Amino acid sequence: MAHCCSGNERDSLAKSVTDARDAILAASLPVQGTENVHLGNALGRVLAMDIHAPADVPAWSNSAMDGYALRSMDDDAIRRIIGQSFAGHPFKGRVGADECVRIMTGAVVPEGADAVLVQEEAEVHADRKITPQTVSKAGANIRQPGEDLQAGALALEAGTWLRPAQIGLLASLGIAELAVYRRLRVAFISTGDELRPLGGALAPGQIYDSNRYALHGMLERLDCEILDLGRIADDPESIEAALHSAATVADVVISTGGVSVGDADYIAALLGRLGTIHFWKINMKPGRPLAFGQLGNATFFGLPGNPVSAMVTFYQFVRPSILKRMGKAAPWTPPLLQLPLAQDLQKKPGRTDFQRGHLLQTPAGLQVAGIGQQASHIMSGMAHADCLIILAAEAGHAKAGSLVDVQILEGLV
Ligand SMILES: Nc1nc2c(c(=O)[nH]1)N[C@H]1C(S)=C(S)[C@@H](COP(=O)(O)OP(=O)(O)OC[C@H]3O[C@@H](n4cnc5c(N)ncnc54)[C@H](O)[C@@H]3O)O[C@H]1N2
Ligand code: MOO
Repeated sequence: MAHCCSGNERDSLAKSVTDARDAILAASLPVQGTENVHLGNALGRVLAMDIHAPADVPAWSNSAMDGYALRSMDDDAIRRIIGQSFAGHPFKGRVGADECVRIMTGAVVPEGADAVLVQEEAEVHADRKITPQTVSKAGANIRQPGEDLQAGALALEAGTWLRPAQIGLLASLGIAELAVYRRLRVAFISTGDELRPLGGALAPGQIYDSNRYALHGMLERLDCEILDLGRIADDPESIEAALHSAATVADVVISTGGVSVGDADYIAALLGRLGTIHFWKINMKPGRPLAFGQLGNATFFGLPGNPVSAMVTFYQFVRPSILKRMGKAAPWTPPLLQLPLAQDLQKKPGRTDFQRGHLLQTPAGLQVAGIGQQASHIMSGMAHADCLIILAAEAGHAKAGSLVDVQILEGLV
């Protein structure tokens, strides 16, 4: 059956990007198993419990600056220095009238004091006295107990993906062990007679199995337990055996290649026979052929073989599905920015386009431009891109200056 119409990008059998993502997310159920891990090993995991602050943070009122702890009611009177309070070494006495305590940032504010005068505003005399150059208000330069979190307050909710800031917050609460969802087991295979391992020479028609490394990298970023089941030849029996063993060990099975309509493309037919095929075409470019379905207990994604298509479809569909299955709370898709185009972009109406782009810092503000060639085998474009420019299915060429949707590929965390 002809599935696409030459000269026309539309394909009546293809799902829209939004419908496909909605269907994939609806079928992606969070894992149930949890385990206890030490905080030092929790980066990238998803919290399986609410975390409440066991005590006020900060626990004591402490100084935000290096200076002198004093009573605000004594205005600009000369103060006698009666002691010192260093971080970890509090002053034990009490600050009285016309007295002060030398204090360092983070040190406990001594009893009796209600303000800290920064040292730049103090004239220091040889007889251990200071003259304030300003009058301090009550509370000045003091960090109050519970200002960050009060004892019992919800610090992080179950479903939080633990990145460095969350790890830092949990450490500030003194939490050493915590319950996280178990890691998702993701198996993948590359299919294709032309694929060769790295290192050896290539015979005519052969290529290196680059998808395997890109896929491995994308899965590693999601902290999955990765099961690399190798390169499988374009032979239905070998692919069937590989899919079968993958589905018995993994929560998610991913293949690349062999998903289109060629005579050596077996994935969609095999999925239909071995499991359930939900759909296998999406109205997008790159990445039209993408088989999604169920293989035993595993969710199955048959990604297209073209390397850019495999990465773009992973980011649009597999990553959101994995994040949801890992137990992460919504959102599962990155935010969309609207940015002005720096140059015209070519596009045929019919499919949602995910063009590789780069961000430009201009005097007029942030703009975005396409990266050269946009064909789905041009990996250098993907490697130089820092964002995807998303153009709606029905849209044609996009003019410089028009606003376009942009997904940033790299994040700080
Ligand atoms: N008659 C039609 N032909 C094609 C259609 C179509 O609708 N009708 N769709 C095209 C589109 S769009 C794509 S995308 C590809 C997807 O094809 P497959 O998923 O079946 O992938 P293959 O044919 O196996 O390979 C495509 C391409 O990618 C290279 N490849 C495959 N695996 C790897 C790997 N692991 N590492 C690096 N490169 C890989 C392969 O050598 C091919 O060049 O189908 C179009 N055809
Ligand atoms: O969708 Mo294919 O990925 O255009 O080459």
